[in-house]
Amino acid sequence: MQLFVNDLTVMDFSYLCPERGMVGESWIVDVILDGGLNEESMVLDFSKVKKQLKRLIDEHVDHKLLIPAEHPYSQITHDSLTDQVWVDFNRPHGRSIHLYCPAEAYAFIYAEQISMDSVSCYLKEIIATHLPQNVEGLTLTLRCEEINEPYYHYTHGLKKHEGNCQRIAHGHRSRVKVFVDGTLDADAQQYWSRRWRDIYIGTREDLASESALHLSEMAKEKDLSSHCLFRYESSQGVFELIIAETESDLVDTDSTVECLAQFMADELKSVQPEKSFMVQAYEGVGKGAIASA
Ligand SMILES: Nc1nc2c(c(=O)[nH]1)N=C([C@H](O)[C@H](O)COP(=O)(O)OP(=O)(O)OP(=O)(O)O)CN2
Repeated sequence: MQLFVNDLTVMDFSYLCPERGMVGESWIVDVILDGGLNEESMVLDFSKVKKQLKRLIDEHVDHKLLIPAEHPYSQITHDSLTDQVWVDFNRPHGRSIHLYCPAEAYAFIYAEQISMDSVSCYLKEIIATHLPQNVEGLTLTLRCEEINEPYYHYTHGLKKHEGNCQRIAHGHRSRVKVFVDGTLDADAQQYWSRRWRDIYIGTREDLASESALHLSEMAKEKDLSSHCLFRYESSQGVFELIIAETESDLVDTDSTVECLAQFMADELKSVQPEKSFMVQAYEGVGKGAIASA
């Protein structure tokens, strides 16, 4: 017998990619369980599938930065005294990425690349150990939302958030709609989709100097003059990130979706003050904010 639950959850996370850098993603999870019936004549109660499997997925991927631990660019150094972890991702041509964050901010995937296959294998191994005996098989399907309009992939951190959104590198794949004088405007949408393709959106007040950061030995050897250095401390610990300027954008506010929608509307208005702008910015799948200028 097979039991299925579609749209079990959406995983909002970021990952390190040798070519694209830091990529924000939103993957939808569908699940199929194979097994015999239990004493309730069920493969597994839907409420348990929804709560327990969603909890495991949230704990191990959602709002984390996924590291391809077997890629030659990845260097991982754990400080067991503080439970902080340095990650160096040694991309060439001045595009190295360096982090110093609490261990729980990462998921280490033992693969050369982060892909739907490698993440699905990682999650299946974790979930399999939590299933009752009558459940013999598990299929996880990870997929992107189908989007027929412009979108972008961004990574950010919300230092004031009480939950896991405070992690400095988690992200989303988000559609954007822009109305200029009340009409949907393809050019304006394309502009944001290009500007924020695989971007890190940082808050200007979190910029820090090299001397304020816990630089890894690898980062100390680099010329970081064309990188943005971010640092903040929040309830989960110290978060630091170093990423190329060309792969970052700065805002003067927090990077909540409300602030990002307003930022986009204001930027457009500053170029064409005679027009009115309405921006509907998504944060991942099915939610977001609307701002006008
Ligand atoms: N009003 C806002 N609320 C939240 C914002 C925001 O910008 N404006 N942002 C976040 C985080 O960035 C977070 O990444 C949003 O993720 P989400 O998956 O929706 O949050 P949850 O984990 O609570 O939801 P699940 O569906 O359980 O994954 C948070 N809030």
